[in-house]
Amino acid sequence: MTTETRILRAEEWDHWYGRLELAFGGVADSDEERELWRGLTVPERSIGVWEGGSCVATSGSFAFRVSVPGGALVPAAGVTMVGVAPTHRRRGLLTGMMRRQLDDVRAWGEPLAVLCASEPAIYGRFGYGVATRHVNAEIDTARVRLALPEGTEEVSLRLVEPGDAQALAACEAVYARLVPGRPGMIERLPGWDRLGVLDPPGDREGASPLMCVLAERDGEVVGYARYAVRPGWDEAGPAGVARLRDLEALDPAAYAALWRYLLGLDLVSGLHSRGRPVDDAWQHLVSDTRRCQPRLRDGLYVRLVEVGEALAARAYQAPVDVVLEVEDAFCPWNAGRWRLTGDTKGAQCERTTDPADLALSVRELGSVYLGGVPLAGLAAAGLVREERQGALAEASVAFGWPVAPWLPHGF
Ligand SMILES: CC(=O)SCCNC(=O)CCNC(=O)[C@H](O)C(C)(C)COP(=O)(O)OP(=O)(O)OC[C@H]1O[C@@H](n2cnc3c(N)ncnc32)[C@H](O)[C@@H]1OP(=O)(O)O
Repeated sequence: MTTETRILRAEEWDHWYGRLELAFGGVADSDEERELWRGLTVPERSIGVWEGGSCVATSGSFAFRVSVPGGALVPAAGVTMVGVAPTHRRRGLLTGMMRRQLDDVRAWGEPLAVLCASEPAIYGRFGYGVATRHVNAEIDTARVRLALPEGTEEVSLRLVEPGDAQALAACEAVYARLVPGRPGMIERLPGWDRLGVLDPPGDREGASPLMCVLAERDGEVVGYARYAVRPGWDEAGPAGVARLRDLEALDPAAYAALWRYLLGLDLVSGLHSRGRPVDDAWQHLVSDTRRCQPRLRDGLYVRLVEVGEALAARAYQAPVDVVLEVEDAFCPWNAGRWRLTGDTKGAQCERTTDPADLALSVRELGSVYLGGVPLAGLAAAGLVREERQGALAEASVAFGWPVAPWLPHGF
C-alpha cells in the first residue's frame, strides 16, 4: 500500500496523537495531559505518514528559542512527538520524516534543531549530539546536612496553589530572568507554563498533589520549588519521600532556603530530584554527597542545521580563530571548511578554503555547541581530529562555558 507524508490537519489531531500513544506502548494520556499537548501542538509544523486513511508515523516540532553561551536566544526547532506504528518499524519511516523535517527547519531559517530522545541510540545518525546532561539524585535527608550561605534567614517561604494564576506568573517571572544566563534553557512560549504544574492524579503513584513553595524577600518572589510528597512508614518510623519537580532561585540565599525546606520536611527521609543541572549548587552545600547518590543522564540533543549561522550566534569564553572541517552526510549543505573567529562578545563563521585545524562531524559540533562537552574529550574518543598542533587545546577552552548547559524540562 502506498503512503503519503503530509502536514497535519487540526481536525486529525486526535487520531494522530492516538497513533503516537500507540507507538509509545498504547497507554492513553490523561485528559489534562492530552488537552495540554493538543493546545501546544503546531499543526503546520507537524507531519504524519498516512496509509489507507490511517496514520502510521508522527513527528512535529515547536518553534523554540534556546539560550546559548553569551545569552543570545537562538531559534531552534524543538523536535517532538516522534513515533512509528509497531507494524511499520524499520522500513525507513523515521528516516523519511527526519529528512523532511530538517529540510523544513532549514527553509524556516532556524539554525538549530533540538530534542529529548526516548533512547540515546536513535538520533546520532541524523547529526544530533548530546549537548546537556543532568543529574538525578536520591538524597538521604535523615543523614545529609546543608550549609547555609549568608542571608538565608532573610528569605521567607510561603506555600501557594501551584496552578493559581498569580503564583504561576511569579514563578514564570523568576524562570524568565534565568534563561539568558544558562545555555540550554528554553524561552517559555505561551501556554508552556502549564507544563510545570501538570498533575494528573493517575500519574501521582501514591504521592500528594503538586505543591508550590515560594521564596520571598521584601515582598518580592526570588525563587520557587514545586514538589510532591509520598508518605510512607517502615520499621524504623516515617519513611516518606519528597519528589522535587523543579526549583529555581535568583540568588544563593533564596536557593539555599528552598533546599533547606525540602531537606527538612517532617516525616520524610528521602528527597528525589530529577533533571537538575550538573553544576547545581546543592552539591557544594551538602555534608555528604555519597548519601545523595547523584547519577548522570543525557539531556538535550542539539543538531546544527546551519553550521555557519549557529556557530556565529554564540559567544566563546576565550578568543578563538580556528578552521573546522565539518562532515555532514545527512545535511550536506553544512559539509566543508568553516573559519570560526570569536570571543566572549560574539563570533563570525564563514566558509573558507584555508587548511583545516580540526576535523569533526556535525554531531560532535552539536555536542560541544552549548559549552558543556569538551572538544578534547571527544578528541580522546577519536571523534575529533587535530590537524594543526595546538588547535585542539585552544578550541576546547574557547568552546567551553562557565555555566553548565541545562534543559529544565522535557518536551
Ligand atoms: C524526539 C522524540 O519524540 S523521541 C521519541 C521516539 N519515539 C519512540 O521511541 C517511540 C517508539 N519507537 C518508534 O516509534 C520507532 O521505533 C522509531 C521512531 C524510534 C524508529 O522508527 P523507524 O521508522 O523504525 O526508524 P527507521 O526505519 O527510519 O530507522 C533508521 C535507522 O535507525 C535505527 N533505529 C531506529 N530505531 C532505533 C532504536 N530505537 N534504537 C536503535 N536504532 C534504531 C534503525 O535500525 C535504522 O538503522 P539503519 O539505518 O542502520 O538500518
